[in-house]
Amino acid sequence: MAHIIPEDGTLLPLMEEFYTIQGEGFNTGKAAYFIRLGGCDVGCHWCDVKESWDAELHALTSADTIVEHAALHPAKAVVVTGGEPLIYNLDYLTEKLQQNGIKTFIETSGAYPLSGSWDWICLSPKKFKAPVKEVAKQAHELKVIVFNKSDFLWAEEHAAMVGPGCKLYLQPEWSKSKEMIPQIVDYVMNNPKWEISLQTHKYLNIP
Ligand SMILES: C[S@@+](CC[C@H](N)C(=O)[O-])C[C@H]1O[C@@H](n2cnc3c(N)ncnc32)[C@H](O)[C@@H]1O
Ligand SMILES: Nc1nc2[nH]cc(C(=O)O)c2c(=O)[nH]1
Ligand code: SF4
Ligand SMILES: [Mg+2]
Repeated sequence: MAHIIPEDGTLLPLMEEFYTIQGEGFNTGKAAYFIRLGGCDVGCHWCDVKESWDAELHALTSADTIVEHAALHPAKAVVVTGGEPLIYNLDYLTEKLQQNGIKTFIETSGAYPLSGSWDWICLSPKKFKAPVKEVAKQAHELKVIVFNKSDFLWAEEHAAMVGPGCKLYLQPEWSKSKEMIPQIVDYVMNNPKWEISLQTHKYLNIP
């Protein structure tokens, strides 16, 4: 039987939850509780969590339970990721997290309209399903994955869509790191509004 997911956001398809160190982007190095929601139809061929794509494989879990689990950990920060978390209405989850004194961070492709109340929005736009303009305007951080040369132009097109204070990152696609890192280094030296983001958790062998 297919999941029937209530629109009020009280039940969400939870793939996994884990306490770790944010490995990427502006908040790299900071402890956070990760909530990974199942379901994504963006279809990045290099996605490093393809097991997340089919929401049906991930049990519907009460948002209250997720908040209880998050509150048990010393770092009062949650990263909501996926899958594509903005497929779901995240208003209820984020309101409860913030009521419990927990900061709310999201990792999103921006392919769906924004819901939820966020302390930090990391937008990682994808060619396979472009982001909605509203998410770009609200983003605190733009993190573009560089798989080939054409991604530098894609990065600049999205840098033009974000707000003035938004941090700009180029992150090598993991399997193409060896080839793309020298080009990213060169690009950032020539275009210093950009910074490099690496998937440091993969080097640290942590989740
Ligand atoms: C798995 S995605 C989930 C959240 C959301 N669907 C998104 O793409 O932003 C989490 C982050 O990992 C990045 N990512 C996924 N696969 C990657 C890979 N092979 N190399 C580098 N970054 C990757 C995404 O761009 C995103 O910033
Ligand atoms: N440590 C760690 N940091 C991360 N930052 C973003 C991640 C994600 O998959 O969304 C991620 C992840 O999977 N692990
Ligand atoms: S949008 Fe995110 S979760 Fe979906 S396929 Fe792309 S990287 Fe994977
Ligand atoms: Mg990851």
